[in-house]
Amino acid sequence: MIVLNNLTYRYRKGAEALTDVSASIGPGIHLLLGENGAGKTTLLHVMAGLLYPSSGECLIDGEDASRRLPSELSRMFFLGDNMPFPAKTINEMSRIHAVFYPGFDPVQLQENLKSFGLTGDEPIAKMSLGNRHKSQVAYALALRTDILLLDEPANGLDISAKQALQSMIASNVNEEQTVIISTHTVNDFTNLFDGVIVLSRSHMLMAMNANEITSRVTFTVSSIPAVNPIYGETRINMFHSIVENTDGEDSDIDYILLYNAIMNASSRPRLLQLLNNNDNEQHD
Ligand SMILES: Nc1ncnc2c1ncn2[C@@H]1O[C@H](COP(=O)(O)OP(=O)(O)OP(=O)(O)O)[C@@H](O)[C@H]1O
Repeated sequence: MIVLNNLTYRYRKGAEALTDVSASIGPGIHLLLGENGAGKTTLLHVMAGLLYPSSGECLIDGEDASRRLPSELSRMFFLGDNMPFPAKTINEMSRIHAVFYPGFDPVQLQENLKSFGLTGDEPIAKMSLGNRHKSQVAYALALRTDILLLDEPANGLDISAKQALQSMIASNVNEEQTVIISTHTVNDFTNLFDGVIVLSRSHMLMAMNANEITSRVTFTVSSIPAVNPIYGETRINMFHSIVENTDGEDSDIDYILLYNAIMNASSRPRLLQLLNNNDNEQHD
C-alpha cells in the first residue's frame, strides 16, 4: 500500500510541483493522468524515494520512501522516460542488476523481449529510442517488484509494440503488485486499469478504484443526449456521457471522458461530489 499524507514537493528553483497530496493506493494497475506539468513525474520520483518531500510523507507499506531502505528498494522499480541503463545490453543488465531483485524472472524477461522481437543482446547504445524503451519495459516488468512505477512506458513504441505492451502488462502483473502507469495516451491501454489517479496543477483531484467509480457513475454512449448528464461529449454523432449510477449496473470506464469531465470546471464539482459521496479517498 502506498500512502501519501499531505505530501508537498517544491523544486529548489521552481514552483510547488505537489501540493498537500493525500491518497492511499493499493495493489492493482493504476492509471496516472494529468496535464503537462501537473506533477506526475515528480510524484513517481517521490514514491521511488528519488525526491524528498518538502513536507508530508510517502509511505510504502508503512516505510518512509525517502529513507530508501535497501529492503524497500529491492521491492520497487521506477522506469523513467529515457532512463539510462548501466549495462551494454539488457541481458548484461539482468546479470549485474537483477540480482538485487528477488522476484526477477529471467524466463519472463526472455518471453517479454521475444514479444517485442528482441533478444536482449542488442547493444542498448545503438538501439532506436523505441526499441530501447521496449527492452527497458520488458526488463522492468520481469523484475516482478511489489511496486512498479512506469513513466510513459508506451512512449516511442509503434502500434504493434503498444499492443504487445498492453498484453505484457496484463500477463506479467499479479494481484499483489501495485503498478502505477503515467501516460498521456490512455487508448494505448484499454481494459487494463484497476484504478485511476488524476493530478492537476500539483493537486490530487482523484485517486479511486475503477469499481468505486463505476458504482457511482455510469458511462453511456447513445444516439440521443443523456438525461441530466454530469458531463457529455459528442463524438461522430454519438453522445458519450457520464451520468449518476442509479441502477447499480457496472459500465466500462471511458478514461478520456472521465479525465475531461474532471478537468472541466463546470462538471468537476458534481462529479467529485458523486465520486466522493462517502468522503473516502481510499484507493485499494
Ligand atoms: N528539476 C526541476 N526543477 C524545477 N522545476 C521542475 C523540475 N522538474 C519539474 N519541474 C516543474 O514541476 C512541475 C511538475 O513537473 P512534472 O515533470 O512532475 O510534471 P508532469 O505531470 O510529469 O508533466 P509532463 O506530463 O509534461 O511530463 C512543472 O511545473 C515543472 O516545470
